[in-house]
Amino acid sequence: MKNDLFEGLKAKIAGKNMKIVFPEGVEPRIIGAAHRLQVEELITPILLGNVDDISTILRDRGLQSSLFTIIDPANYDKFDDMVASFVERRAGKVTEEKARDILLDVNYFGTMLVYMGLADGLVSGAVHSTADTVRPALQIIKTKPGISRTSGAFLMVRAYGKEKYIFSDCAINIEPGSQELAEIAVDSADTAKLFDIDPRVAMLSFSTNGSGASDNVTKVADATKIAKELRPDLDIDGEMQFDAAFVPEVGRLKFPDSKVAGNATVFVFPDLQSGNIGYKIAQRLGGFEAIGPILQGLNKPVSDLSRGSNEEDVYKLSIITAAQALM
Ligand SMILES: CC(C)(COP(=O)(O)OP(=O)(O)OC[C@H]1O[C@@H](n2cnc3c(N)ncnc32)[C@H](O)[C@@H]1OP(=O)(O)O)[C@@H](O)C(=O)NCCC(=O)NCCS
Ligand SMILES: CC(=O)OP(=O)(O)O
Repeated sequence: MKNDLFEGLKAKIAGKNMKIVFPEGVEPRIIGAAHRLQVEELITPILLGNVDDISTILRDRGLQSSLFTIIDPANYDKFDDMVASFVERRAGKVTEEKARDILLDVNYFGTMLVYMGLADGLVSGAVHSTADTVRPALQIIKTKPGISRTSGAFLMVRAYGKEKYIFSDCAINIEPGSQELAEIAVDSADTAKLFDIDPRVAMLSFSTNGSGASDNVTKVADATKIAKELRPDLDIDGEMQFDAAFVPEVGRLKFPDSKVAGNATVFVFPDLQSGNIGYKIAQRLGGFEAIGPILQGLNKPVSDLSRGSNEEDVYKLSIITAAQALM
């Protein structure tokens, strides 16, 4: 059966020459996905790394290197311009000498290509940790006006896209406060819309509507209030347990007045321990495909793969990244 979800996104980006930079240009999973995306005219990939190394891998796989833009940061002809732009962006935080060193790192280099408008988005993290992948984006791309924190959402898909949910924050904010959690909820609702998911946001906890008491529960209850004030147009409710959020009968029993309980499509976890563990359990035990983390709230799209991702995951996250650039 066809996955309509991705067909819609592909139609949005097809033939638009969206340039996506892949800092991990020597990684076979990246090369395989980039080739497929190029051949299907969905994106124009820019691979970073040593040109000879990448060309050898392409040749070994029977792929033409002339199909790709390959840039080696160590031999980039506009490196001086990039250094100047980086020093200006990080005003007072980096010297020119240090900038020259930092920009040899492929994630910093690729992020600067996006910042300078030479690429529409970036996909990395198949080899690098999340911290190394996203730190350049936090420092250079930064968050949109009115958003203080970026966060990482997963699109969770099962049954060929018939079941689709957003889980967040599964990637970035280790111990968010109530204001941050409220922002994560609002951003996640907006991310849901990208995938035609009607957002009904559950603020998750071990307590439902006051059934448990602790500072952790108060944090989630406060975040719910703030999120509702920030965006009264959205359906957001909490705090609630996962069963109350997901199972209609349990929702009716535990939280009878809630429109979201038993009916949620966006699940906001109280901290990164629960979010990261939660998405991996749904993925590995629940049979969900986990696509992300999709970074929310940044000025331009940067996506961080899980190191456990396969070529298909790279392919799909790249499509999402290109679609985000058109939002
Ligand atoms: C994301 C992460 C790397 C940020 O780390 P950090 O140590 O706070 O980064 P830094 O202190 O170097 O801050 C870098 C910049 O990013 C900003 N920043 C940090 N977190 C941010 C966030 N969530 N949103 C927006 N900006 C953020 C800082 O304000 C700082 O800006 P400045 O240099 O212009 O002042 C860190 O929170 C982290 O490791 N999170 C967990 C990642 C992880 O392991 N996830 C599990 C696997 S997916
Ligand atoms: C999102 C995530 O958990 O990434 P990794 O598996 O690379 O740590």
